[in-house]
Amino acid sequence: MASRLLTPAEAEAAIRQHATQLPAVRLPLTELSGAVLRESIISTRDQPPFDRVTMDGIAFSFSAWEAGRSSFRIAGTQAAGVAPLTLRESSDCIEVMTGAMLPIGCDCVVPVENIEVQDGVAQLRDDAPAPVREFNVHGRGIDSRRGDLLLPSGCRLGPAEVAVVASNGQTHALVAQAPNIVVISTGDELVEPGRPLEDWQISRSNVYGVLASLRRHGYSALSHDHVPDDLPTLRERLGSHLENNDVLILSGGVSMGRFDYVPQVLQELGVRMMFHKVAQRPGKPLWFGVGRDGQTVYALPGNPVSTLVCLTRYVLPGLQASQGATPLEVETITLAQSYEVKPSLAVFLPVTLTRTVAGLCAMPQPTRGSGDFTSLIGTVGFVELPPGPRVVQEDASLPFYRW
Ligand SMILES: Nc1nc2c(c(=O)[nH]1)N[C@H]1C(S)=C(S)[C@@H](COP(=O)(O)OP(=O)(O)OC[C@H]3O[C@@H](n4cnc5c(N)ncnc54)[C@H](O)[C@@H]3O)O[C@H]1N2
Ligand code: MOO
Ligand SMILES: [Mg+2]
Repeated sequence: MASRLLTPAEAEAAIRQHATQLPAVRLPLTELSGAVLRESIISTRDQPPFDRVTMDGIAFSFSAWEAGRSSFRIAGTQAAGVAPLTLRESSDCIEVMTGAMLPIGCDCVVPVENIEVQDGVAQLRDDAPAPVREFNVHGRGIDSRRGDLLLPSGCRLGPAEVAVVASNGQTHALVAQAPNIVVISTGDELVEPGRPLEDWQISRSNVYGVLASLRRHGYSALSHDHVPDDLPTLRERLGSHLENNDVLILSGGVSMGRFDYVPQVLQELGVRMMFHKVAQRPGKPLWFGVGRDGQTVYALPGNPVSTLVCLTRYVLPGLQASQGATPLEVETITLAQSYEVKPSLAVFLPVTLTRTVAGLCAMPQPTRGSGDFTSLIGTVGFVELPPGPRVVQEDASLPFYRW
């Protein structure tokens, strides 16, 4: 009996559930970009750790100004990176630099633009804004306190997060190990780009598109291979790739053709199938499984649009799940014009971005089928349309996946 196909959401959930967790490793600050944190980062200090001067100028006691004083003798210079001076007289001020610790006894900073200095005395300009207490001071601990959770486990480390780890005084952080990924094309019609082609052959393009996406998303432990549609060769080569990699991404050989051997060979090699086929166009024959030693295996349909769509919709989230990343909110976008969905399958529709009165919207760029990858040129990704038949109206808000 034919069972109901999974929806894209169900397929994604199955991948997230079964994608094997990669081990954690301690990496230095310079290698953290794009990694997924596998420990919580707890603040070791208040942030800022001291009352930090935010303008180059003079610091003085606000109560002296409040009592009517507008000129101050400059009693010293407080640079950044040195212990604080102490203001001895309320009629004095201390010249201060941005990033310096606020001198003891001062609670107010006026920038140099708002003073005039003559004979060692700083006079506040008449046209300057009136100072207030804590003026131009970034107070100790107002951003975060010692003991606060700065970054939770599962957080992706972008530039701001890496800077936060460094500011916490850490040289390393515990993150998910980068997966070793092999991208494998299958098919007797495929020839390495640059080699001579017979009329019935085509260049092996999918692998290079997949590698470009993986690099764009921060994966660098990558290799690739090509295997012909031959059972013994497939068994031998896929067996060896399973031994040497955490993740296998295959393209082609997963549909109904006589030479579509990939699902059969993977199962012979002990890769447990989690699902085969998803109610979607393109990419219906998508196959996903988990190897004996936890290798995650994504066998993508070979048609080039299907390969890139399935990579983006399923493999990228699966890789993030393997790293232990907290799932991201899916972006949504409004369609710039209505679109008719004919099949009773979810449809992934490539789009460009266009500005309309409603803001930035997605302009449909339908392909002439899943073999037509030249129509993808210039697209930014695709939207996911619900199964038809139906007309999706132009103001519909839709899940949006970027390449
Ligand atoms: N009788 C049926 N036939 C097909 C069905 C079906 O349900 N019943 N599904 C169709 C769908 S949908 C897709 S998608 C494809 C999937 O095919 P495979 O995953 O088996 O891939 P291949 O047969 O090996 O190749 C399909 C197509 O893609 C080209 N290709 C493959 N690899 C590459 C590559 N690395 N670079 C460039 N192009 C590649 C290949 O030459 C074929 O033209 O099956 C449909 N058939
Ligand atoms: O669904 Mo297939 O991916 O159209 O060619
Ligand atoms: Mg096929």
